[in-house]
Amino acid sequence: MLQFQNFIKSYGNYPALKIESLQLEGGIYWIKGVNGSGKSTLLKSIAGILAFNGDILLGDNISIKKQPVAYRKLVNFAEAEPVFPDFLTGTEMVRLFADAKDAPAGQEDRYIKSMGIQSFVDRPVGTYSSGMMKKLSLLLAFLGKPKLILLDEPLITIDTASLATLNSWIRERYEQEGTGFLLSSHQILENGSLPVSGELLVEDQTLKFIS
Ligand SMILES: Nc1ncnc2c1ncn2[C@@H]1O[C@H](COP(=O)(O)OP(=O)(O)OP(=O)(O)O)[C@@H](O)[C@H]1O
Repeated sequence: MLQFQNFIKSYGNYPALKIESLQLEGGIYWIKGVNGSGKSTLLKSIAGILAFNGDILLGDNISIKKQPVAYRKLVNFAEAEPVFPDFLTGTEMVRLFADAKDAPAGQEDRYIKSMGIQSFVDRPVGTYSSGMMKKLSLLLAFLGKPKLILLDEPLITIDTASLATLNSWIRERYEQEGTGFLLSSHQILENGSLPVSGELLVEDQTLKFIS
């Protein structure tokens, strides 16, 4: 699903993350690591938001460096603390993302209903609480037909019912379409809530398999 080749991300002179060679098979993975270890750096690099040295390949060897547009259609990302332009409504954000990601018509409807987003989706996002913003950003990450969905701290700020809904979205996309997931979290995952393929640890400025 995902391959790193001589990956190095530095901030100025600080080498934040280095992954010489690593291959991840399709599946659902949890990314662990203490504060400041480099989880967000890793996810933002894979999402194509941060520049880095080396290469990342997805699916059938689609390179972020050589095929940047094709690559970005295949990866969706929800930030830990999403920020969107205050004046846009949730509906406008959905249209923007659905267009950019070539989403099938009406794909968002089911997600909007199941997460209870319909009650606020027509309001400007500047009026949203942090949980409402998080729900919108999670929905946006499910639009289109990505091969990989990256969710940075998906569990923070959403309520228990929404967490169960998010788990059902992840399970469905994985089981029905083979979509891969990388999820970062400081929380302990409830046993059996997701068919997790493995856990990865960001430590000592690199990424390791732990199970
Ligand atoms: N824009 C930046 N400029 C300089 N250093 C940065 C920048 N962003 C992150 N860092 C540094 O890179 C390291 C990794 O940060 P990152 O945000 O990826 O960690 P994290 O594991 O996601 O942390 P947390 O669990 O606290 O969210 C930290 O040492 C941080 O100080």
